[in-house]
Amino acid sequence: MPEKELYVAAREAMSKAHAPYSKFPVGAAIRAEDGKIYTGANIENLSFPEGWCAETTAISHMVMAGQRKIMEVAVVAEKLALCPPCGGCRQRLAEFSGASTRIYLCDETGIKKSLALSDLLPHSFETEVLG
Ligand SMILES: O=c1ccn([C@H]2C[C@H](O)[C@@H](CO)O2)c(=O)[nH]1
Ligand SMILES: [Zn+2]
Repeated sequence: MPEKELYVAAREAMSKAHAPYSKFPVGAAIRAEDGKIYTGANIENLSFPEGWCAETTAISHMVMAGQRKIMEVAVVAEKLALCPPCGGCRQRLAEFSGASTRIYLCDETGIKKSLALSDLLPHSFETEVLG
């Protein structure tokens, strides 16, 4: 099952988290339009606001590989039942998502919830506003 592969990739990414301050490792795995998987973990900093989320790392990897469209993304945290993306990451995901993009919230056993970005970020800021 392809979603299972995405979940496994998110778990593997979580093991690379740098989260010594929150002790809250998170992993994310994006399947882009090319069918490939791009992963990320949260990377914290002693200057706390300078850290960033797992989803953001994964988006960076996808974009630097030349990809611009998220087909599906899995997010998993070590210490939480489910880890819905924070507000900032929802907006970053929106930049590269479409109506069919799926967001999977996972726990230690697998994918528990499948959402559309519009479920997480309704009434979002639309790019056509900028013309
Ligand atoms: O969806 C989320 C929510 C939180 N975090 C990170 C940020 C911080 O390093 C730690 C605790 O908030 O979890 C993520 O990576 N993704
Ligand atoms: Zn975030």
